[in-house]
This record gives sequence, C-alpha cells and structure tokens, in this order.
Amino acid sequence: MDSRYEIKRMAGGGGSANASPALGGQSRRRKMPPRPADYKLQMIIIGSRGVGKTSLMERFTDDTFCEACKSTVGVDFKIKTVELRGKKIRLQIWDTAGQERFNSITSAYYRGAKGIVLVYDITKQETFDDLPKWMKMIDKYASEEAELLLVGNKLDCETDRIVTKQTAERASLLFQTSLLFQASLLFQASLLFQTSLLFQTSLLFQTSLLFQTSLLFQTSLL
Ligand SMILES: Nc1nc2c(ncn2[C@@H]2O[C@H](COP(=O)(O)OP(=O)(O)OP(=O)(O)O)[C@@H](O)[C@H]2O)c(=O)[nH]1
Repeated sequence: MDSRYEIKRMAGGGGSANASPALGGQSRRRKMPPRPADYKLQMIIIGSRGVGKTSLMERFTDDTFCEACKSTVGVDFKIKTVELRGKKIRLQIWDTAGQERFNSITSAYYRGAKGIVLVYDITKQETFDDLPKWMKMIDKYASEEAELLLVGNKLDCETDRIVTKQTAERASLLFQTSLLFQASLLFQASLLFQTSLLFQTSLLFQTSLLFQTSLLFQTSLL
C-alpha cells in the first residue's frame, strides 16, 4: 500500500507530438503531484502507560520497533495513507500519553476520531483493569460513531501472560462488541491488514451503510 503516486511521462524520442523542440526530442520525466486523498480519517490510540501505544503507531506507519521508547508527553501524531477498494485514505494517527496527568490534554483529541484503538498489555493485569476507566473516557469524549478496536499487546511474551484470551473476550462483549475478531499479529503485514479493516468499517459508516463493529485482537509489535 504505497502512499506515493507518481506518473512518469516520456516525451520526445518516441515521436510524441507534444515533445518540446527546446529539448531536441530528448526524453524527460515529469512528476505529477500526489492524487489527493478521497477520505481523511483520524484515529486515536489510548491505554495505560507502557502498553505499547507509541510502538503500535511506529510499527504501523514506519515498520520500526523501538526497544526503549520514551514515555509520550501529551500527544504525538503521524500520517499514513492507505488504499482500500481503490479509495485513498489519509489516516492521521494520534498517539496519546498513558499517564493520567495528561488526560485533560489527550481528551481533546477523542472527539474527531473515527477510530479508537484501546490497548492493554497481556502481561500486566493493571493495564487490563484500567479498561473500564478508558471506556468512561470514550463515553464522555468520543463521538458515538467512532469504531473501537481492543488490542491485547505483547503477545510475544506469552510465557508472562496474565490476561487470558477468554477474559479479554468477555471484556470485549461487555464493551458491546458486535463482531469479535482475534488474531496473532506477529507480522506487520497482518497488523496493517487488520488495522485497515477497522477503517474499512469506518469508511462504510461514512458512506452511511450503517455497519458498526468493535474488534478485539492481540498483537506483538516486536
Ligand atoms: N516485548 C514487547 N515489548 C513491546 C511491545 N510493544 C511495545 N513494547 C515495549 O514496551 C515499552 C513501552 O512501549 P511504548 O510504545 O512506549 O508504550 P506507550 O503505551 O506508548 O507508553 P506511554 O507513552 O508511557 O503511555 C517499550 O520498551 C517497548 O519497546 C511488544 O509487542 N512486545
């Protein structure tokens, strides 16, 4: 899913009637401006401190992994353009601080989000126990139309797992999930696919084919 769009036009040489006489029939290349996005969507990544929100954003946008990420202060964002069903979608991804003291700053970014990714760490019970607190934030600040994606991260640390898949499934139901989606996302490609799926549903929603879903999946960003 390459975001860049480039048309290379060969002039002259091939006997084109439009070839510039000044170039003496030599071939030349002209870069066209990128095709504008058909849709612009904002998504926000929330969850407790250290669950891997920044890592998720970095993995999704740049396919990189930071072993020792600095804790996010306030908010940060990155842009990624994806193509779905021939439509170009520009995603603005907001990465928020997990520390509670930043809630007054981060809450301002919920409203415009079409997709909310709520992350917990499968090896840290407290990050799972915090989910109702994050759901309250969503209820209070987010749009009712926003899609919710629940992500259990650090699947590569299976031996240290505390939060079972069944427990997470129950929580997902509690959060009014209409479609449950689970996967092991050891590879970026599947992460990309499934994150795109979230926005596919948002896109459907936007085109007023009412189709709401919440998804649960578990990842490793290593
Ligand atoms: N083993 C493993 N470590 C991960 C994974 N994802 C993130 N980490 C590590 O977890 C730590 C915290 O990751 P961050 O992405 O900074 O977490 P965050 O949720 O953005 O943290 P705050 O900004 O403090 O809220 C870092 O040391 C990452 O390298 C994963 O899938 N597996």
